[in-house]
Amino acid sequence: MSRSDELFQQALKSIPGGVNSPVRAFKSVGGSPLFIDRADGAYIYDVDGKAYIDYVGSWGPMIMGHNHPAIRQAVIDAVNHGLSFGAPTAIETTVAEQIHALMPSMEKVRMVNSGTEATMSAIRLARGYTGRDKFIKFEGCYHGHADTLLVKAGSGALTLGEPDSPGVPADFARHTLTATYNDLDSVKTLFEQNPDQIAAIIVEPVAGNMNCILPNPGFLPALRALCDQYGSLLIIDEVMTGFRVSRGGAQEYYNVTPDLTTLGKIIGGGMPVGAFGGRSEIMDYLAPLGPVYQAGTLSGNPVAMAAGHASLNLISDEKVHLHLQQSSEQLAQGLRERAQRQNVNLIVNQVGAMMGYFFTDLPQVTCFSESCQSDKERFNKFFHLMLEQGIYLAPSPFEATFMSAAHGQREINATLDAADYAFSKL
Ligand SMILES: Cc1ncc(COP(=O)(O)O)c(C=O)c1O
Ligand SMILES: NCC(=O)CCC(=O)O
Repeated sequence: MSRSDELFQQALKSIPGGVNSPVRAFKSVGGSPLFIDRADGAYIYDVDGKAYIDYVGSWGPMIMGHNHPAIRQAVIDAVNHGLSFGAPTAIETTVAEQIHALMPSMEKVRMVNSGTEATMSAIRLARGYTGRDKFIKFEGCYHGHADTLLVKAGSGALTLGEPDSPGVPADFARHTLTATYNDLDSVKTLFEQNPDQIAAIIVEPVAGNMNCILPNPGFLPALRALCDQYGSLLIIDEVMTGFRVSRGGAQEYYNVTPDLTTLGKIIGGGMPVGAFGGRSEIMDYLAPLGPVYQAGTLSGNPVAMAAGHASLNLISDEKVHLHLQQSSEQLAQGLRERAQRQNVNLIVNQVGAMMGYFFTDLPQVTCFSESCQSDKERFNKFFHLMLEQGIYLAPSPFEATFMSAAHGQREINATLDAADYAFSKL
């Protein structure tokens, strides 16, 4: 029995499922999860001392690679000043300004502690501001685990076969309307059926929780136009895509301006941080200025802000994104070529430092139902063949794959060599 197995058996006795977030549990790929001892750059090291090239990156935040010296030092410096004050600090404004500079649509920003809090609060604000209750989300998109958003959700909910969770009263869920990703008609129909009732559309601008699905050209601008036509707000959920798809997020890459944006992951540099922001006029509807209540004991925590500030400083450098883009393209193309050589039907979707691979005979994957048609048995076999060779991929066919700035030629070559072998064994 490995040390990871031992620790997992022990954890199962005191933690539900042995994990503090379901996606970590290896439930869909089988086997038991690796317990991690430490991580550095492109590598994570398990408690049995084995090194892995990591494409999970703590589910997104570690875009600069693990344990980056500048982020680590910023945290240490902040800790030396005290852990939390529950009163304003200068760095909260600094980070808000930094976010605004990178994403100009975020005129004002409120800090929270997770992506879930960010989307939950953005929905409440959109409802309060418009005076409407309903909103539209897309099937297979995941926006965290707030009640009204756990409807036809992606990520772990989908992996475990529970996209509509028990515990969410039907009365709450009935205000959540679901449309099909990349299908504008499905969105138009909902607007026509619910005139003057829809507060907002919330969308993952690149869907990363039903594997990785890119928006069709014109899809996001058309959502913008529909929101304008019907007096609804457009909320772009950039928790995953923010500063990953490009320096200014997916909204910059696809040239679409939301009313509100939600962030998480990278803006915390590995610490628990989320944020939401947008047009001042809407954001000023929040307490203490406006009537919509939203709060948090640890929101804008100085240690977390220091990590986020350092993370955003690093990712602001255009050269970092150029490198990320090149290495991601190289990995995506390399996977396509090697799969083809081994007669494995594979689709790789990639944009910026985000990608996803599907074992499928379809010509393209553009929505939830197409993602569900991919071969899960093949995925699981591939996952374990890669893991055995020291490549740590997301343990579910419904998760995205993340590149970091610490992944260099050596890591990409090693990954492609491992994939070549894995494809030959499928
Ligand atoms: C697009 C998106 N929105 C929201 C969330 C929720 O963030 P968190 O897990 O930090 O609550 C996630 C991931 O978890 C996500 O990928
Ligand atoms: N794509 C999945 C996530 O980003 C969330 C991770 C988690 O819930 O632990």
